[in-house]
Amino acid sequence: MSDKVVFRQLFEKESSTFTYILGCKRTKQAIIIDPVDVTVERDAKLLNELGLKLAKAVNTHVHADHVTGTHLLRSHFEELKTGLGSANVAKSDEKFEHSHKIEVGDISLEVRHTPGHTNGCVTYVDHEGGAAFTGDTLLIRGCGRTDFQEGCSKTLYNSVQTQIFSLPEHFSIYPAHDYRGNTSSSVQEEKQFNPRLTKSESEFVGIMENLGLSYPKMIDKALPWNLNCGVDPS
Ligand SMILES: N[C@@H](CCC(=O)N[C@@H](CSS)C(=O)NCC(=O)O)C(=O)O
Ligand SMILES: [Fe+2]
Repeated sequence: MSDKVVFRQLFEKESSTFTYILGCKRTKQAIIIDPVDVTVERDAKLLNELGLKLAKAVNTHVHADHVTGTHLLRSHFEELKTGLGSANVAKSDEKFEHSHKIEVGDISLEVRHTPGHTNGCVTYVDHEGGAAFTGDTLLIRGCGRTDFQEGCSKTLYNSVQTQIFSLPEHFSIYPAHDYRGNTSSSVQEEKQFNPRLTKSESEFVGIMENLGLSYPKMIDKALPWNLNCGVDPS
């Protein structure tokens, strides 16, 4: 990570979700990626302790397993703007096109559309810090499932190969979840060891058709709330 940036990786244990904070040391403005509703108080307290003011709260996609904390964070940081990839129909202050640069102080994140897990998935790339926040598109030694939310395994395969594996090999990979105790990886490691994405496209499609995962416990609440920026739609 660049020495201009304060970086924190946080974990929410019920959904095994990682939330990331990137703060600009010069302007004290910050961006949060994939906050969870139940850990908003923790995140706001940490931001305040670090002397950071949240300018943007963004998601990598419309999550199916937890309610986003983007809306709740507004009560702590009134001026913050929420953000999401432009292929999503969900409510959001900002919708990012492919190649858009999110600028917060000295932090710059390139938005790369990486559909496949959902149609609206994006990866946020910090070129200066050498890091990619891949959401559920690429997990450590795994990847997001493709059996709901307009998921498509061929599309995911293409997104990873063209938008993530094309990054420099030393770039760190920071996913939205890990279920096995890992915290980060690198482009080089995943190109070499990912048991799904090292396969041919047709083998990959076969693997994804046979994952046999049950639906996330919170899907029936999470989807409608997250389509409404984390607010109860009823
Ligand atoms: N058991 C969890 C849900 C686990 C799950 O389905 N994870 C998703 C990411 S959240 S949409 C996934 O893509 N997993 C891929 C994999 O290979 O594990 C719950 O009930 O919440
Ligand atoms: Fe997901």
